[in-house]
Order: sequence, then C-alpha cells, then structure tokens
Amino acid sequence: MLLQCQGVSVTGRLAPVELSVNTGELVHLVGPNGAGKSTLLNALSGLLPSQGSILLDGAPLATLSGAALAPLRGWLPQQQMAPGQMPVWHYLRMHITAQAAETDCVLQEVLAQLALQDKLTRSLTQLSGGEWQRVRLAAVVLQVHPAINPRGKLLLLDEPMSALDVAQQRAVDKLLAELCCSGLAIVASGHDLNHSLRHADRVWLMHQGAVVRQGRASEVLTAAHLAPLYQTPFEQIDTAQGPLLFIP
Ligand SMILES: Nc1ncnc2c1ncn2[C@@H]1O[C@H](COP(=O)(O)OP(=O)(O)OP(=O)(O)O)[C@@H](O)[C@H]1O
Repeated sequence: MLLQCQGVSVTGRLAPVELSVNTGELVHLVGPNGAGKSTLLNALSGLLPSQGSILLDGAPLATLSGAALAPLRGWLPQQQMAPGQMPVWHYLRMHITAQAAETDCVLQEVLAQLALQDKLTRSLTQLSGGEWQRVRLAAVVLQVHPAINPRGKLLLLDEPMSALDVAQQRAVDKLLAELCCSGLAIVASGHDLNHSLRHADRVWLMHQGAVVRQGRASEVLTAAHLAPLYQTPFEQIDTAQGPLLFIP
C-alpha cells in the first residue's frame, strides 16, 4: 500500500476518512462543489494540518519535512498564480528534484506530450490559461517522474483538466496512464463523471465533507448514488465502452 489514511479529518471540513492507494493506481476524486475534494487533497499533500494518520510509503506524512516530501509527491493545487516573470524553462527546472542523465530527454518528452515545446522561453505571465495549466502539470510530473526520480511515488492533482481543450485533455489522460504504468500512484479530482467512468481505476465519491462511497467507477458512479448528492436526476445508458451518465 503506497498511501494509507486512517481516521484522517480536518476540523469542521472533513469527516474522518479511511482510504488507501496502491502503487500504479489512478484514483479519481469526485463530488459536487464544496464536497471537500480540495480539502482532502490538501490534507493528503501534507500542506493542510489534519488529524489521524497518513502513511506515505510506510512513513508518517507528519514526520516528513517539505524538502523530504518534494521528491516523493507532486502536488497540483486547484489554482495558482504564476510566481512572476520567469521563463517557462526556468520554472520547470526549479521543479526537477533529481539529477539524472536522462533529465533532458524526459523533459523534452513531457514538453512534447503537453504541446509546450515552443513555449520554453515565454514568460509565465504571458501564457494563456490552458498553457499555464499545462506548464504547472509538466512541472509536477517532472518533479516525480519515475524515469528521472526513482523516489517519485505519488501525484496529487486538483482538477488537472480545468482550462484544457479536449485534445489537451486526451494528451493528459495518455500521460497520466503512462505514469501509472511506470509505477506512480495518482489521485486526481474532477467534475466529468463520464471521464471518471472511462479512466479511473477507482473512485472516491465525496459529499458534505465526507467520502460517502469508494470503489470501482462503474459501481460508485450510478444514477441512484449520484441523484441525491447532486440534487438532480441522472440517467444512465450502457454503451459498448461501458455506462454513460447524463442529466435529462
Ligand atoms: N480555507 C478554508 N477555511 C474554511 N473553510 C473552507 C476553506 N476552504 C474551503 N472551505 C470550505 O470547505 C468546504 C469544502 O471545500 P473544498 O474546496 O474542499 O470543496 P471542493 O469539493 O474542492 O469544491 P469545488 O468542486 O467547488 O472545487 C466548503 O464548504 C468550503 O466553503
């Protein structure tokens, strides 16, 4: 078990949760606005103080300093201001924690996957919303990329698809699937339930500060489970690719 949470709570915002994540697993975190997804991800990142026990690769998260955590887990917060006028390449270099011979090769590969090759000299303050989102993603991916950082274990991503067009979303899906195949565990929040049905190994469903269901996406994300949480009717159709949800 890579990440193990027992009785993890945040006073007034997160009811105690029992959760675990395996190496190589892609977990999607879903639920209505205000359900507590960012709160939980912030607690798992170690940046938001919480009660209970969080073990990352067997070590209590609370005992790991920021410097010790950085090579182990990448954290993409929901929103982040660009930290000023610096070129993209400088921002990316700041996030690379390991010194490996393959670094330049992996950097080029990630840039190509996220269509950022021609943005390297651009200032962070001159990027579009989707470009800045892809630069932020590239940075956290490079921080823990197994090909250059054997200590990289976990990526926590708060709404990684926000601001991305459909083609870029597809590219990110492919990149995240490859990282999981390389052994990274990923927990990502989002609002596209059909996307979670297609791509998640497992889903955590949140409501009013609690994880109310967890398991395989097709078992958790059903019309009957979702309607009371979102307070709207859902319909479900079965397709060759699996179930599909929509609001009539
Ligand atoms: N810094 C804070 N201090 C106190 N309460 C907060 C803070 N940030 C968020 N909250 C509250 O905690 C609850 C959960 O918020 P959170 O941001 O975790 O939800 P979310 O599921 O990520 O929502 P969304 O889908 O809208 O991003 C909300 O009621 C919110 O108002």
